[in-house]
Amino acid sequence: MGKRIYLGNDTAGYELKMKCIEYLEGKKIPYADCGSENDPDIESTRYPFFAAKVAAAVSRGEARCGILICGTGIGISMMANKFRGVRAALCTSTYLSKMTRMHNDANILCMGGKTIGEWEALDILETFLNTEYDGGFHDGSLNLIKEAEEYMYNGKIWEQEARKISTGSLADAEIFDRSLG
Ligand SMILES: O=C(CO)[C@H](O)[C@H](O)[C@H](O)COP(=O)(O)O
Repeated sequence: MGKRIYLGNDTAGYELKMKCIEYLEGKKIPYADCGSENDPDIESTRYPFFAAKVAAAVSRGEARCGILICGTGIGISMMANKFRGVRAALCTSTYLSKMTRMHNDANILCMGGKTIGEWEALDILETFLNTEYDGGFHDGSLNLIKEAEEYMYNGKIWEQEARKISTGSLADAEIFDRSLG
C-alpha cells in the first residue's frame, strides 16, 4: 500500500472534510482522518491541534500529502507551516492549486470550509492531487526556504519538538485509520 493522505479539520472544517473523504473513498485513495468530529454538544475545536497532527506526519515523510480545513483555511495553514519541510498552501481556486503544486511543490492543501463551495473544493483537491512539481528553476527557491528552515529550527532539536507536539499534549484527537488499501 502506498502512503496515505492525512486529513485534519476543526469544527468549522468538518463538513467539507467529509466531502473530501467521500471523494477519496470514491477514488479508492487511502487516507487517515486526524480531524475533529462534529459534536454539537462540545465547543468549537481548535485548529492548531489538527494542523499539528497532519503537518507532523508530512514532516516525517509518513504521508503522501495533507489536507487541512478550518473556517477560512488561514489559521490551519499558519500552524502547518511551522513544521519542518511542510509547504502548506491555502487555495481558493484550481489555478492556485495547480500553481502551488507546479511551482512550490506544496505538500499540504488548505481550504476554508466557510469560504468555498463543495464542488469548487473538490475541483481544487483533484487538481492538487493530479499536478506534478515542475522542478528546474523552482528548486532554487525551495532550497532557499529549506536553508531558512535549517537555520531557524536547528536540525534535530526541532525534530524532537515536532514529535512532542504531534504525540504529546496537543494530541487530543484519535487518528481514525480508515485506510482503504
Ligand atoms: O478559520 C479559522 C481559523 O483561521 C477557524 O476555523 C476559526 O476558528 C473558525 O472559523 C471559528 O468558527 P466557529 O464557527 O466559531 O467554529
